[in-house]
Amino acid sequence: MKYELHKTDSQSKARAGKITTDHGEILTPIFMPVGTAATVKAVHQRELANDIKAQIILGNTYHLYLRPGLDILERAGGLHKFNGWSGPILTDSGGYQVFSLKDIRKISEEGVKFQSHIDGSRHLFTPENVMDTQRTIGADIIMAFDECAPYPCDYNYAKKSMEMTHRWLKRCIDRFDSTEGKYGYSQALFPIVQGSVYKDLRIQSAEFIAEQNREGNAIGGLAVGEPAEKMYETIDYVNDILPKDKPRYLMGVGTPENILEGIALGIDMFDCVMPTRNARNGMLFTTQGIINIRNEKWKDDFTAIDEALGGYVSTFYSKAYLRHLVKCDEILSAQIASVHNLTFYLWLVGQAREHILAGDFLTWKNAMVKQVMQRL
Ligand SMILES: CNc1nc2cc3c(=O)[nH]c(N)nc3c(CC[C@H]3O[C@@H](OC)[C@H](OC)[C@@H]3OC)c2[nH]1
Repeated sequence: MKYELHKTDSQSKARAGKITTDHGEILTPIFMPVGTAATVKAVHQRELANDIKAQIILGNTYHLYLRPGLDILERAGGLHKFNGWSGPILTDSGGYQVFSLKDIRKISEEGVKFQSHIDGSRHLFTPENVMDTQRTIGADIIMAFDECAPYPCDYNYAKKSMEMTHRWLKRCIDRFDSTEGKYGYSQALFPIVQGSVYKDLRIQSAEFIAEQNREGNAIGGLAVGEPAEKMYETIDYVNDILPKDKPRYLMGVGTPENILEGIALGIDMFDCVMPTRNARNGMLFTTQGIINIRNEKWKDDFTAIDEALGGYVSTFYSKAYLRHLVKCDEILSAQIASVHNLTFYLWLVGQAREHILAGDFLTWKNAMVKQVMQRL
């Protein structure tokens, strides 16, 4: 995997670049649709490619390990063959999911013991076996096994957790670098900066992560309930330490506003369940602002969902029709709204890239945040 920096904005830390993987290229800044259980919920692969114009999608180690399981994935020839997505894939290590299973997991130096949320069966994730698991899933970019410290947590907890995450990272690197990919293409391991919201810990973690000299770096431990200002402040000084010639991935973020502010602070890669999860309950992001389609006001609005966005679902179906489908809880409503919201998210980061290259990113960003976050 390699990264080319195309342009850095003159008035902010925003950058435009290109990541090249064995499954294709990714123009940054980029948003990565979340595909937890080998599917971006309610979306076909060809819609991802042709309508949403996704460039890279996510899979999740915790979920895929439990179902369909590694045996099936290996016999299929890896996740790309199993779900038919031939572009780049990134998988999370499963750390976050296991830690969010509060009462059915136990953390130790060795790793994390947990019970499956599906059938209660007992499992152990370690830095080593999570690397082997992600080798088997076959994502182009895989994440280190880390602890995403809860928010809030006291300084001592954050320090101990960060130090364990750093020890786990060394174990991940040792294991990953002593094994090969299983399907004939290369994979990259991204380390993850932790340290909660404590500046000295975050700086220590960013320095340790940068030292590992991997092909890309992630910032974790954010979008866990902390105030947005705290998130922005943390990203700002961490990005002064993470190397400029490697892509920076902010995990789990975010709203359109969070993403544009993150881009201005030097983030290149984003993921969030918001566009797909909110779509399923009728919350639409559009070029004109946010629409709660369940609201009575849309029941006789026969204009297209978002004419300005373009694309099939956003121009072919009306607001009134989509509201009807959502009220009836029709399966098609999830499909239309998910494709629409993801198309919007990819459009937004694509526009950001264009304005970084054109040199007017900051002016555009300030106006666009107001426009797309207004409630219609
Ligand atoms: C929402 N806020 C948020 N903060 C996060 C912080 C971390 C973190 O510090 N470490 C790790 N390992 N993962 C994190 C994650 C999960 C992202 C994954 O969560 C899954 O979406 C739910 C998706 O899996 C397909 C995605 O894969 C990269 C976070 N999510």
